[in-house]
Amino acid sequence: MPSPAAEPTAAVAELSPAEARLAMMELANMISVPMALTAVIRLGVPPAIWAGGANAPLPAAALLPAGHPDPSVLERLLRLLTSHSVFSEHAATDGGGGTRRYALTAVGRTLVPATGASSGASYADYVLQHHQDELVHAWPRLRDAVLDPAGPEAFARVHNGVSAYAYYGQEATELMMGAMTGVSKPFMEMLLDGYVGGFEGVETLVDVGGSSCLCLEMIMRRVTTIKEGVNFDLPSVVAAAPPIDGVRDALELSPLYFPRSR
Ligand SMILES: C[S@@+](CC[C@H](N)C(=O)[O-])C[C@H]1O[C@@H](n2cnc3c(N)ncnc32)[C@H](O)[C@@H]1O
Repeated sequence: MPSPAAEPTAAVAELSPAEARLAMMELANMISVPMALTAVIRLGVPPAIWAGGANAPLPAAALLPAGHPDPSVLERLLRLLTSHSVFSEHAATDGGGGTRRYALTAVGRTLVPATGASSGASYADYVLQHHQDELVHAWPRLRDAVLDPAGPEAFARVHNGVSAYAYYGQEATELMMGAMTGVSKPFMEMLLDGYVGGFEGVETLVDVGGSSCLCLEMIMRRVTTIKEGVNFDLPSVVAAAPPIDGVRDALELSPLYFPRSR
């Protein structure tokens, strides 16, 4: 009799062999989605469609430089991402010869800066951060990291021993900060709406891995009883953090210390 420990910890979907093969094909091809996403961001597609809020469906040809010889490759990326709800596809109704046009969905709109009450940076930098060439080159070395767990992390194996965070902190700081701002700003807005009382009685707040210190700034602006904040991050990241309203230049005292100026 099987012991209770042999039970799976979560429900396992019952699939037919054909469904299982299809599921595995989808897993094997998954890389095409973030790579297509990265390509359309690098091509400037989301802001070109958004056009300040117009979001009018555009054909692939209109999203490429004038005179581009063949929009069919971009069209394939747009169709792939349409199947993942990033774009909506629209059939031409104005004699466009069957040309498909593409607009941003709610998911796609996260790739352009948000406006209105909940303003924020876009998620475009987050996508680019995760799929920058230097990081992509490291993924094939995962197997080596598994077989040699005491050795360097996968990233360091292809970058002369430099760790991923050391690289981000020194070579890709701006991208990393943009990526984190895009994610953290709306998240912190929601967190502060529900948790602001949780900071009651706090006088000094340490932001471990604070990056640009955006979260710390948002908390200190909302919770005015906090007297000082500390950005505990890598020295190169702290040095590159932008000046924060109402906060004295941290580097005057110590690279890691940010006193409130009032
Ligand atoms: C995921 S990011 C955090 C982003 C930030 N909290 C925000 O919401 O914008 C992780 C941060 O940890 C920092 N970090 C990595 N290793 C560190 C270390 N050894 N000591 C201090 N900070 C480190 C990185 O430089 C990076 O800024």
